Amino acid sequence: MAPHESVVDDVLETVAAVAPDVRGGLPGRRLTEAGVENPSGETVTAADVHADELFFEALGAIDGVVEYASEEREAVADTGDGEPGDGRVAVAIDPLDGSSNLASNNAMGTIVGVADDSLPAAGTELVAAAYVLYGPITTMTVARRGSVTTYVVDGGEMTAVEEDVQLPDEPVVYGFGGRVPDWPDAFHDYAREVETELKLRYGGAMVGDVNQVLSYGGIFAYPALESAPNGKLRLQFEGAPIAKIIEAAGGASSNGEQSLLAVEPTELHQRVPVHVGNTGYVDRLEAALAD
Ligand SMILES: O=P(O)(O)OC[C@H]1O[C@](O)(COP(=O)(O)O)[C@@H](O)[C@@H]1O
Ligand SMILES: [Mg+2]
Ligand SMILES: [Mg+2]
Repeated sequence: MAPHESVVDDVLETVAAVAPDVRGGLPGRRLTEAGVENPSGETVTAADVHADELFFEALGAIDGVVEYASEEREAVADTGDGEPGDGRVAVAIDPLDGSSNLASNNAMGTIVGVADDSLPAAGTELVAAAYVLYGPITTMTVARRGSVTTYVVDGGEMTAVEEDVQLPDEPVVYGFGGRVPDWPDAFHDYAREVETELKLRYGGAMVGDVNQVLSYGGIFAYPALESAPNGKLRLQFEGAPIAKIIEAAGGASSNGEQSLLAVEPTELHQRVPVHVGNTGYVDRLEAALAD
């Protein structure tokens, strides 16, 4: 067994154990913390801060977790002795993904990447990735050792309900972020084709939208925009861990040119265009953008 496996077990079990407290902390934290912005320049809700504090305290206390970075924190926090590697890991987390959905009571999630290299780390350095979906049921989808397992999280305990999860061969849904007038022409034309083939499912939280793609097959994208050439989503906290999961489930990911796992990390909060889903749709996306 690779030296990091028992630490990965501890990280995943801890994320599951904290999930009920994140969910329990949502009611009443629907206010936006006045004047608080995250390193990406986005307004932070009290729920974002609460989730980040819960995960930092719980994950930072794990023996073997030596770095913690989150979407809500400027810099990587050292949480143990030594560098990642040789059984020690770094955790990159989006504590509450889709937090703008709190006001409208729609699905949200938590996204976690576990690397055995210092952060920011390339997606190829991820030894595990997971997302928690706070939906009607709290579920946790985990990629490790090349396969994907979905768990129900009840009372903080993980119960496996589906193993070796694979994207369905017949895609059904698509969801594209950003505003249509802000899409570059090549993406706009691609989207016009896709919308004649698949059903629109866009809920405003990446975890919920990606889980629809994993469940039904299709494609999710938050593409490069005219106003934001690197898109909106962050490589460390959203793009790479989600790509790890979708690729382990037999799908593909792309920043428009290459797998998100191959994108060179340049800084902790770097944004990246994100496209994930069935390989055929990702291949067509890359061909459309290459023209
Ligand atoms: O509101 P938009 O522009 O559709 O963006 C939705 C995207 O923004 C996000 O909410 C950003 O994530 P955070 O809420 O963690 O900042 C994604 O979950 C989602 O895919
Ligand atoms: Mg997010
Ligand atoms: Mg977030």
